[in-house]
Amino acid sequence: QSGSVAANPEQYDESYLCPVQVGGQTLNLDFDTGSADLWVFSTLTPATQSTGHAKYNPKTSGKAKSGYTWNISYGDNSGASGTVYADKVVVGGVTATSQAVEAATSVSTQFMQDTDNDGLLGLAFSTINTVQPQQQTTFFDTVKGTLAKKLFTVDLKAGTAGTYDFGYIDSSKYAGTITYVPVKTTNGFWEFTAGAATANNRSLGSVGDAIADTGTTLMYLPTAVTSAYYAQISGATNSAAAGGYIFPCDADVPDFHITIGGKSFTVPGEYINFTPADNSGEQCFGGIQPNTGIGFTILGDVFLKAMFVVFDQTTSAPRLGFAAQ
Ligand SMILES: O=C(NNC1=NCCC1)c1ccc(Br)cc1
Repeated sequence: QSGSVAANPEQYDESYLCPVQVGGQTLNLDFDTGSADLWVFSTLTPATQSTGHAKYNPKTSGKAKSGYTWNISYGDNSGASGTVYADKVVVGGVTATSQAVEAATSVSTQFMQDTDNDGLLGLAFSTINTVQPQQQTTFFDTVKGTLAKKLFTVDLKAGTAGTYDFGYIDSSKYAGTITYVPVKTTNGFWEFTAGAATANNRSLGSVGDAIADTGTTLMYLPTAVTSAYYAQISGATNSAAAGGYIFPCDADVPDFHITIGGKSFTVPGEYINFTPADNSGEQCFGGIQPNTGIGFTILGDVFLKAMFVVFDQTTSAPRLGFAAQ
């Protein structure tokens, strides 16, 4: 089988939500290549936390996995926890007849407040799934044996709907050729080595060990690369109060170039002029921020919305394919 689902941007492209049928009920889920749990708001989530969200009712067709629990926390310190059911999950026509559906019995305030978000669908490696006592497979791992090709592609867009495709590569979605790089799976992420970064034809340094993470909004780069980038924007400062680099919203924000697999890819400066940092709209928050304390470079949505990316498990050595959109 193969299929395609729309990825609809939230305000400021903060995250992208995709309609998914869970036990015959449609929920809008945040597809996340940085985690490996499929969890949903449910009839088991306290009403004080789930107002405004679509909820999965396991009573309809779910089979309880007795004694199974899950508990996840994300890089932005959001999190959720709950119990586990097996149910039918359909994404863009691709059907998992019995998928582990993790029903939330508690969610953090970030999830409670984002009422467009009804849960997450993890697309990292199943080795980091949090279900106990028996780890469960991601939707992709559950269906991958039934896909025409064991891969999915990500085509996020700035300010408009993109797509996640499963089982095939649509060559109309990218320009030029796809450059493939090997993936290191030991941390459970789609992790690879990126190369030199430049802006205004000036070297910013090397990016190094990076993960492709659709669940993270911004780009978190090595501190040296980040400070060298913002040194080229007059008025840019690293503001503790704002929580990162900000600059005048009318500044000239340079394009960011990064080499992957020997090819150079460009993130337009306008994607890096991310959001107003205050109500006056005078200062804007940067789409590139330092990866202090993370240990990896995270190439999140700001980067991914300039790219077409193939998450490829067609061979025993997973790989990532990058192309310009
Ligand atoms: O949590 C991570 N990605 N997904 C999501 N973020 C927020 C909601 C979902 C994440 C993954 C790897 C690293 Br390293 C840092 C952060």
